[in-house]
Parts: sequence; structure tokens; C-alpha cells
Amino acid sequence: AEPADKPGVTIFATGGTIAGSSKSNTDTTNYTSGDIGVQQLLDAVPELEDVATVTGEQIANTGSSNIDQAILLKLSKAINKQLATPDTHGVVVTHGTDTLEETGFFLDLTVDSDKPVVMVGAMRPATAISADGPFNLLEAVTLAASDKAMGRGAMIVINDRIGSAFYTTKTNAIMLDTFKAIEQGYLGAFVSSQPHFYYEPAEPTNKPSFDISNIDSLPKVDILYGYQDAESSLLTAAIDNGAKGIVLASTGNGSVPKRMEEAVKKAMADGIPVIRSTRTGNGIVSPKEMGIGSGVYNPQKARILLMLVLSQTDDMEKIRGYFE
Ligand SMILES: NC(=O)C[C@H](N)C(=O)O
Repeated sequence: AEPADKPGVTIFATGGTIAGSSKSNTDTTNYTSGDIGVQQLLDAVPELEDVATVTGEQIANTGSSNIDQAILLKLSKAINKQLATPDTHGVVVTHGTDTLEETGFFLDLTVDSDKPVVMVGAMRPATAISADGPFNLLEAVTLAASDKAMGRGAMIVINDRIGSAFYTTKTNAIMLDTFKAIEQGYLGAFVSSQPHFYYEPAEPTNKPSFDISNIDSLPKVDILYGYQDAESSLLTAAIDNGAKGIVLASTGNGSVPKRMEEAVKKAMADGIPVIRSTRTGNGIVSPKEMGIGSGVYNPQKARILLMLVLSQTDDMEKIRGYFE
């Protein structure tokens, strides 16, 4: 599509490390925050044009310890005005991380729109080797341009995570993965033995359900662990032993060693799904050419899901759809 067809996203720049610069590309602590203007931030990420029609507005350019209520009010009013225009799909606020959570929370409580408001910052200045700002900015704009971001309140994007501005906090003075909402990752907690929920009722995205009223047994699915030197003999043995599906508790992002590729491909071709999950205990295993990525499911949950799915269908693309 032409750039004009892309969703409109306005970036309100306020400064911070994301707009910081230093004479040295290894300096990540003694740089000047809020040194680079919004146009320069945009110019550093030409890929933004692929996801949105982006316009920039400079609200302030300072370290976020200098953000005050005058700036908050100016910013919130500017965002409300911008989101009311039909061509605007969402807004992004570039901001220093030190007080980013305060501004995000303020916007969450004062912006009157279902459209996405995305706070973004960086922990390394723009001049650093492996500066995190440009990719964070690309993700923030992609989120602001996404229909999936509607109605979620103000959000904080940094280090590949989407946080609720209501709950997310800076937790580390210098590390890249500083923003966390650890406690509110739970649904709730007990206060004097009474349940207190952090969220309104919500279902996990794409949660499947199965009617097992007429099912007396489920297909056999085995889990195989990933490790250095792992090869295909256990996979073949599991299938010879009657497995109708296999879950790999693989290394990393569900990687399959070259030694096992042929056996995985053969199993898939024979109608035996091979789900690539991860032994790391965390993360969303993404689709690749090989097998089926487990998505959000750890190996033991992927196994239960695959048994249920196999009780309903042997269509490989349908099976894939439950995971990826
Ligand atoms: N990482 C950062 O953005 C910190 C910076 N001092 C600020 O909050 O402006």
C-alpha cells in the first residue's frame, strides 16, 4: 500500500535517553539526555514508514526528572486533540525512563479515547553501540498502528514487552529490561483473605475449548528434551512406540538441531505433528519452517493441548492454528 494508506501515528517527543547523545559510543551513563530532536529520532528508523504514516511533534526535550505538571498537562491535551482527528490511529510518546511511568499513568487517567497511547524510552543513548531506542521506537509505532492495541489504556513499550502504564514500574537503574509489572502479571492477590483482582474479567487470547463428553481416551503425545548432541533416534523411537504427536522441549526459541531436521520433516509429512516448545521456561516460541512453534505453551501444556487437538482433527494446518 502507499504510505498514505498506513495508519496515522503521531509521535510526541519529550526527551530522555532515547534522545540522548554522547561523544563516546560505549558511554551509557554520562551522556546528555534529550539532545536529539524528534525529526532525527524518526530519520534513524526509516522502517517506521512501513507501518505507519508518522508525524512528529516536540513537546519538550529534557531528562525525565525535569518533566513537570505543566508538561504533563500540555502533553495530555495535545494527545486528546490529536486522537480526536479521524486520521490518527494512535500516538507514541518518547520519554526518559526515570519518570516514564508517572507520565504513562497520568495519560492513562486523563486521555479520553480508545485509541492507543504508547510510551517508549530507551536505556542506551542514541549514540551507543546497540542503542535500544530505534527498535523500541519501531515497536511502539507498530503497536500504536495496530488494531489489537485499541481499548487497552496507555501502554509502555521497552525491551520487546508491552506493559500496562497503570501497573508498570522501572525496576533497575541501568539494565535494558528495567520495566516490569511482576505482581500485576498475576490476576490478583488476597488482602486479609479476601480476593482482590487487578483486572476486569478477561480470557487468554485465542483460548481454545474442547468438548470431551464423548471421548474415552486421548492420542499418545510424548515430550523429548533438547540438549547438545540430541539426535533423531528418540524421536523415531517415540513414533515407533505409537506417539501420534511429539513435543520438543527444545533449546532457546524452539530450535531444532540439523541432526534432527530430517526426522522432524518426515514426522510432519507422515501426519505426526512436532511442536517446538522451549526448555527455557519462558517466551513465545515463534513459527519457523520446521515443525510447529508452540506459541505461549510450555512443553507440558503443549502436550495436553496437542492431545486434545488430535482428538478433534488430523488436519495439520488446523493443528498449527492452535499453537502459532
Ligand atoms: N533511560 C533514561 O531515559 C534515563 C534518563 N535519565 C531520563 O529519564 O531521561
